[in-house]
Amino acid sequence: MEHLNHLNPAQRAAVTAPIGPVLVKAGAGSGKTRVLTLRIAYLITHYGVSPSQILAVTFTNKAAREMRERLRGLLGSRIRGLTSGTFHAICTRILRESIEGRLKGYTASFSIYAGDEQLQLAAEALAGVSETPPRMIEADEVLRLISRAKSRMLTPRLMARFATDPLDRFVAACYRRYQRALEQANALDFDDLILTAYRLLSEDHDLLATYQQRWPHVLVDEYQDTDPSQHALIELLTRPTAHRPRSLFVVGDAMQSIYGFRNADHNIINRFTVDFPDAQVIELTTNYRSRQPILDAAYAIIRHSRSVSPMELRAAATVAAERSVLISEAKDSREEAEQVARSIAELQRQGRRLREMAVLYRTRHMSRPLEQALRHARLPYVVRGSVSFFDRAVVRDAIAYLRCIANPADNLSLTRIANVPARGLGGQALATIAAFASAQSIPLSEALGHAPVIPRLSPRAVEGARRLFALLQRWRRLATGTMPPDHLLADVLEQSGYMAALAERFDAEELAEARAHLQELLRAAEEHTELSAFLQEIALMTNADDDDDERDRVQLLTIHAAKGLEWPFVFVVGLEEGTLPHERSLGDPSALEEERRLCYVAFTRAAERLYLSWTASRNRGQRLKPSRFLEEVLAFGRERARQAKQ
Ligand SMILES: Nc1ncnc2c1ncn2[C@@H]1O[C@H](COP(=O)(O)OP(=O)(O)OP(=O)(O)O)[C@@H](O)[C@H]1O
Ligand SMILES: [Mg+2]
Repeated sequence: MEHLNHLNPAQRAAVTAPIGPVLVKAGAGSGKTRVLTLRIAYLITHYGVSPSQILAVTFTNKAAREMRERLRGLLGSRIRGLTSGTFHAICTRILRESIEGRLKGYTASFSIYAGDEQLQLAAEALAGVSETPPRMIEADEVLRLISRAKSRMLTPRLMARFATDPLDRFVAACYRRYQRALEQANALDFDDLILTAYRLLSEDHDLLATYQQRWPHVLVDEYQDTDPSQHALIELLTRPTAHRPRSLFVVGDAMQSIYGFRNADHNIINRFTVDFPDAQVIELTTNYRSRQPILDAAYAIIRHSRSVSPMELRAAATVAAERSVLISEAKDSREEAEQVARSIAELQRQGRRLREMAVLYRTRHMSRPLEQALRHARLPYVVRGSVSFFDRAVVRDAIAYLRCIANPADNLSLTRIANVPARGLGGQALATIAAFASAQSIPLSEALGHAPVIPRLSPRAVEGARRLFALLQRWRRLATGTMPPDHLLADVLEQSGYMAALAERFDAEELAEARAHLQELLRAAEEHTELSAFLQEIALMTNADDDDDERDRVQLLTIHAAKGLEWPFVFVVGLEEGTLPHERSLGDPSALEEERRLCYVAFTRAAERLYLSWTASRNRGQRLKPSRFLEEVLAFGRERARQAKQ
């Protein structure tokens, strides 16, 4: 394989390692993702593995697409059949193929609940439990604790049994109700996708064997951000047999573990050699992304880490590298943003493209002053991972209609669209129907058909329910027939009266925008032949996946969303105590460690130049101090200068 010539010896050793458990452990920008991609090519060309026998797990769907693009560049059509995607996407696929008949109440067209839907179920569970909470607790915290229990693979029963304090016991009771509501809706939340796939596979030996045969070779990028349930799933899928060794290739950097708040556990990567004693571990130390001063700034921060033993990184590039790290101070966040805009304009004047520049910040709302300054300077930009396409109200309405069709048990989706457009099924009427449904233990959509016999419903509500019921019946027939999803969606938008009612809800400009969004959704639907496949794919889209376009614009994004990416010019704004590190982390050593790693991720995105800035005044009034991370960079610089003199 001629591509191997472009690799350094350690990278080549990784790509060509004998089949078995392999861990590539290396700092940012050292070529981990590149090595993983070439390993796939090597499996195919050298070991003669068929692409369809390879499973590659990435952190975002976008990363999966990029990997396929690279492979297509290397191997052309010889990569046909390769499976790549996020943990969630892969588990969804396994579940679509196997959940029916194995998990009571579930069909292949189950719904995936996320965000608001989960929160609503958690709130209902919280309101519904008979136990009293040991302290004030809100639905979002309940949800967080349920999610944590799930990532540790605890069922409600196990959570209750292992509860060490009254709060855990209380949350376990909420968890039980929450889970029952999901079951009744033929729905799974994000954590369930992993957990349920794991359960089905571990309980059914033949099923497991089927997938082990399908994907004998498994590769995982960004392994430092896996949680225990994902690790367990990988272990299970790659379990060796009498005739086959474990073929598992993972790459990661414990220093870049930044999803602890989503239950990722960076110790998993450190334990790799304990879990797999025959593992080969390969370290890469040359950085091909950044100039040396940028790596020094990153090292200045991680050398103080207590969670991870830091490795110093060496830049492959030996170009003159003055002015690679610039630090500036502003009097407030507005001035800081103006400075950023000025630097960007200057780079543009020097002939650099806008898409070579990214501005990174700790929390989402920090994009506002930046957007204002960029607008003012007439510099085109895009905020990545902001209100994503699929979060727009009209798109969510349309999807809710489709979900009601695919999954008759999906009560939440039906509740969303029951009275959109208005058909007499407002809050009161719907509550009456819901009460009937739960008394009869039938889904809401079935209860609609019984409207004439439900007491206390107005004639208008009865008529509305009857019509909606008939429409849903008709669409379900069309969907199970041969009608493709895009035609079905067009029919839904017309026949439901949704399109007509849009004109009443919006002014001209909003209306044009709403129509454009629905058009876009129709286009997305065109790519599928089956409704439930389409729905599950869009449920798995994550924020980091939006906006794939290559237009020449400055990129604005959170540090979390920047993981794995690189730009020639990176601005990290808001290096203040209370901003980065975030104020919530200040009293908590392990949270502070995660902030430190986050800062490391931010710095190491830059190739040519890193701009760091801070301001004493961000939220009016309260004075801020420069971040300890900035102080550490300065201190390291002074040390180096002193050493150079001696
Ligand atoms: N041997 C090499 N020669 C030249 N360029 C390389 C080499 N290896 C990697 N690169 C380049 O270095 C950059 C960083 O590589 P890559 O993104 O694979 O690193 P990574 O370790 O995955 O980084 P991160 O930790 O940020 O995910 C990329 O632009 C890649 O093309
Ligand atoms: Mg990478």
